[in-house]
Amino acid sequence: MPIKIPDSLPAKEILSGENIFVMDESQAFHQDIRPLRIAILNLMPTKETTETQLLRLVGNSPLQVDVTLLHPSTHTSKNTSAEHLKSFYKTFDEIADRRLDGLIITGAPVEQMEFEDVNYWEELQRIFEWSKDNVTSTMHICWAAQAGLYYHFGVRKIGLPDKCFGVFPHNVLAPNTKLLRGFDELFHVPHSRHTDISREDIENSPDLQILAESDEAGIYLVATRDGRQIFVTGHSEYDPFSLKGEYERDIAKGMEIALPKHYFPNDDPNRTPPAVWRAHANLLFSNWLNYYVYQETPYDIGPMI
Ligand SMILES: CC(=O)SCCNC(=O)CCNC(=O)[C@H](O)C(C)(C)COP(=O)(O)OP(=O)(O)OC[C@H]1O[C@@H](n2cnc3c(N)ncnc32)[C@H](O)[C@@H]1OP(=O)(O)O
Ligand SMILES: N[C@@H](CCO)C(=O)O
Repeated sequence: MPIKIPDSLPAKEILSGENIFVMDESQAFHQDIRPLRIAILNLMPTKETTETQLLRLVGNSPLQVDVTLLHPSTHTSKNTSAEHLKSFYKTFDEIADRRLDGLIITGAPVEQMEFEDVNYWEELQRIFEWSKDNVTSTMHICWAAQAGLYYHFGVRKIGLPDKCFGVFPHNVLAPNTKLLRGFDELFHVPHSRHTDISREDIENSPDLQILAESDEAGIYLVATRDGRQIFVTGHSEYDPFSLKGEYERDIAKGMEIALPKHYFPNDDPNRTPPAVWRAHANLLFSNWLNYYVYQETPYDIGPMI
């Protein structure tokens, strides 16, 4: 089933070219089913890239998904044009009186700041609080996972001596969990972060369960026992060349940055890195949309956005 997004969003042409099922608003109007109402709160500076990555995964689903893009109103974006935000994005205040079937909150390059120093922290806390009663399931990615675990459960963020950077093997810890249905016992995920979350704090929170982890990269997937909140510390949504782009960007800036681990063949940055995480990325998002959103959300959730 298709993903429904605005006709002129740049991601539409890219995804259509990849045979990701994208439907015009006009065509979707004639379908006699209720679309799932999903919002993506995009905190990334590279918003168009992230939109495309997440829509690619959300679009690989048998469900019709009505996507609303959100940006924080209390932050002026340097890297995304005001025109793009005006054309395709809403702010939280514009949708706060509605309910959502699902909410995805992205990462952000602010992990080395205190949460309280992030200029949209107050707005984000309001969104976290609102999501508890108004969203069926919220998926938090990378920095948003750290921020959500801190806000909701007081889980501390911990600085790493070296950036966790590469594509790492992961193990399933809770094989019967619906979120991990169809997962291989060993699967790969990219990570790109300077900080980690406190395992001790998570293990001391009775509401939280660690679902998957990596010997090298640490905890990957945490969920509340009711499935209403999912925390993903890695970047399953990344493109094959996202880590290469970050590596080359940091080299160009003269930063000391190690090669992403287990990524370039023979650790040769001139060789093409294979994407070995795509299947599990798709499974993660389709399991979430199916089992945690579609199967759980009420048919009548109130007026449309
Ligand atoms: C841990 C994770 O979640 S990983 C996810 C984050 N990863 C990425 O964003 C990867 C892509 N990003 C990038 O490559 C880089 O951030 C770039 C190239 C876009 C910009 O880099 P720089 O020029 O060094 O930094 P710049 O001064 O533009 O600020 C970068 C971003 O930091 C964030 N930021 C910086 N200071 C603050 C602050 N006080 N409060 C909130 N956000 C802040 C903003 O998102 C800002 O970009 P935006 O205004 O367009 O939203
Ligand atoms: N993924 C991020 C980590 C910093 O937050 C980057 O390298 O841009």
